[in-house]
Amino acid sequence: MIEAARAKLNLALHVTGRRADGYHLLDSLVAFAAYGDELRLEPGPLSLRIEGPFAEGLAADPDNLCLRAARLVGGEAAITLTKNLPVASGIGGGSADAAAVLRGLERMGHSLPENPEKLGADVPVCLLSAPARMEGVGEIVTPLPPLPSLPLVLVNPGVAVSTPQIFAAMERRDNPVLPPIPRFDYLDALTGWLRLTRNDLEAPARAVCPAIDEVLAALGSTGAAFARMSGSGATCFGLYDSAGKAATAAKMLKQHGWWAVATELAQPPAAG
Ligand SMILES: C[C@@](CO)(OP(=O)(O)O)[C@H](O)COP(=O)(O)OP(=O)(O)OC[C@H]1O[C@@H](n2ccc(N)nc2=O)[C@H](O)[C@@H]1O
Ligand SMILES: Nc1ncnc2c1ncn2[C@@H]1O[C@H](COP(=O)(O)OP(=O)(O)O)[C@@H](O)[C@H]1O
Repeated sequence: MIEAARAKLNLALHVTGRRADGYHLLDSLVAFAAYGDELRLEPGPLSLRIEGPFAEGLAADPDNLCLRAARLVGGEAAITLTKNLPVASGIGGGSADAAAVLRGLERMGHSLPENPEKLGADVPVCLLSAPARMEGVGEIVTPLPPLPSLPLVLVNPGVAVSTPQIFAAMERRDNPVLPPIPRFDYLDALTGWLRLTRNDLEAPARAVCPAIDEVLAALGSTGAAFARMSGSGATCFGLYDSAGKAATAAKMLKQHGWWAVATELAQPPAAG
């Protein structure tokens, strides 16, 4: 059986506080790209094989989130991960993989875990893999209405960014929550709202990884209607008013030697 592990996008990410254990309180509008990793689960003892363009950046060792996810629910399966997403890049690849394994094992008769956030703060929202508001440290996930299927480019400058390092480099941890989230029926409605919001991890990530400045400037020059960094970086996204513009933009961005893909915001599966 095949499960898609779609790339997670923090369209907006406000850091609103910090818990006593050091984890940060978040308020984030999360959406998913139609592009991502792919998980194949076949009957058999628990094992993991990794292939695909970013396979070499990742070991199939017991710490891999795919295996940790399976062990958490006592699941047995021969797992093949096709790693299409850059590792440690702010689009939740590892969390999306773990969530896809959990969904696959659920289809094989296992229950979902009670605390999926134990695997990673992004795993609960990646289990849903649909637009949501994410709060708490990631464990509070409120589904939102579908977003329009907007053309989108993901671009990463090839520098892995450490999530704890970016949280530690923040200057303010008591930022306001998100403004009320309306229903977004078209691009201008979404970009208008996004301009009222921020990614509070963008400034510290830009300080640690100056290539993010170049990526955001380049996205602007390709005619993106809106561009921002996702998560703790370094992947940035651009939203476009046509699929043709997004495809041309991805081609131009690749000329910098960066990873870039043209895709769109993922749509829910057709009913029935
Ligand atoms: C920042 C976000 C936003 O969606 O995305 P990414 O940049 O990872 O994609 C996530 O909260 C990351 O989620 P995830 O990558 O699963 O994080 P975890 O493995 O749980 O935590 C890695 C480290 O990040 C810090 N961390 C994470 C989540 C959180 N709410 N507060 C934190 O301070 C902690 O230092 C923790 O040790
Ligand atoms: N299946 C996996 N895919 C990606 N990263 C994984 C996986 N399993 C474990 N990891 C580890 O998790 C860390 C975060 O990876 P990732 O989820 O890609 O980051 P981000 O959430 O910032 O996009 C990396 O340091 C990586 O070594």
